[in-house]
Amino acid sequence: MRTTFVVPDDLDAPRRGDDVVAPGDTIPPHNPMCYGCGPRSPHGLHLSMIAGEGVTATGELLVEPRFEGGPGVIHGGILASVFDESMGLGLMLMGLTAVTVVLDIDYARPVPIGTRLRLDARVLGTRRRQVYAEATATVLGADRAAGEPVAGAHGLFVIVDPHAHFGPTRDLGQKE
Ligand SMILES: CCCCCCCC(=O)SCCNC(=O)CCNC(=O)[C@H](O)C(C)(C)COP(=O)(O)OP(=O)(O)OC[C@H]1O[C@@H](n2cnc3c(N)ncnc32)[C@H](O)[C@@H]1OP(=O)(O)O
Repeated sequence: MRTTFVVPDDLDAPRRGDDVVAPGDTIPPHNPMCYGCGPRSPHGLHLSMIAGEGVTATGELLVEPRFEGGPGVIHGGILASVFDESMGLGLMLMGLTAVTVVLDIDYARPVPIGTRLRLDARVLGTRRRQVYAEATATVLGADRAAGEPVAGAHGLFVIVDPHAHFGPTRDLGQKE
């Protein structure tokens, strides 16, 4: 993947939280109405990620017709949302809440509607409140073999106190 995003070389190693789901288990959505991962979001992506070893996560996404941008291919903003959410869910394995401050996407290849993507997200490390993560999207063949990555992402997240951060806006959220 090509990128101008700079990952510092002095990051602290990411630490998995003590009270988080085991490898192989689904990472719970952080908000049932979230556009990315919420199962009750009416028009959302309904993305689900499985915890891997360490601070890693994997998932799959079928590129549905409703995700179309240019004729026959996924919209770049949808793919950015997919990466944002897949990295965000992955870093929940650290047992903390963090929000995106920088999102960098490498759209390496067009992604046709009907493609099934495999997503791999990984936290690279931390620096004070900053959490650096990366993710890739790979096309899954009919035999479920993964091909070359078609897109990649880097994200910089900042750890927040969820009560303080979402407190002022919580009542604006959609009701289930
Ligand atoms: C809940 C789980 C969700 C998971 C998936 C979905 C993720 C999302 O899409 S979140 C939605 C989009 N993101 C947002 O709305 C965030 C909006 N931004 C904010 O609210 C604020 O910038 C906030 C709270 C993150 C940080 O503000 P504040 O608490 O004042 O901290 P601040 O001192 O500015 O920054 C903290 C650190 O991050 C760094 N930082 C903040 N923004 C940036 C940036 N854009 N680039 C680089 N570094 C940054 C600062 O330099 C600082 O670093 P250091 O610790 O070295 O001093």
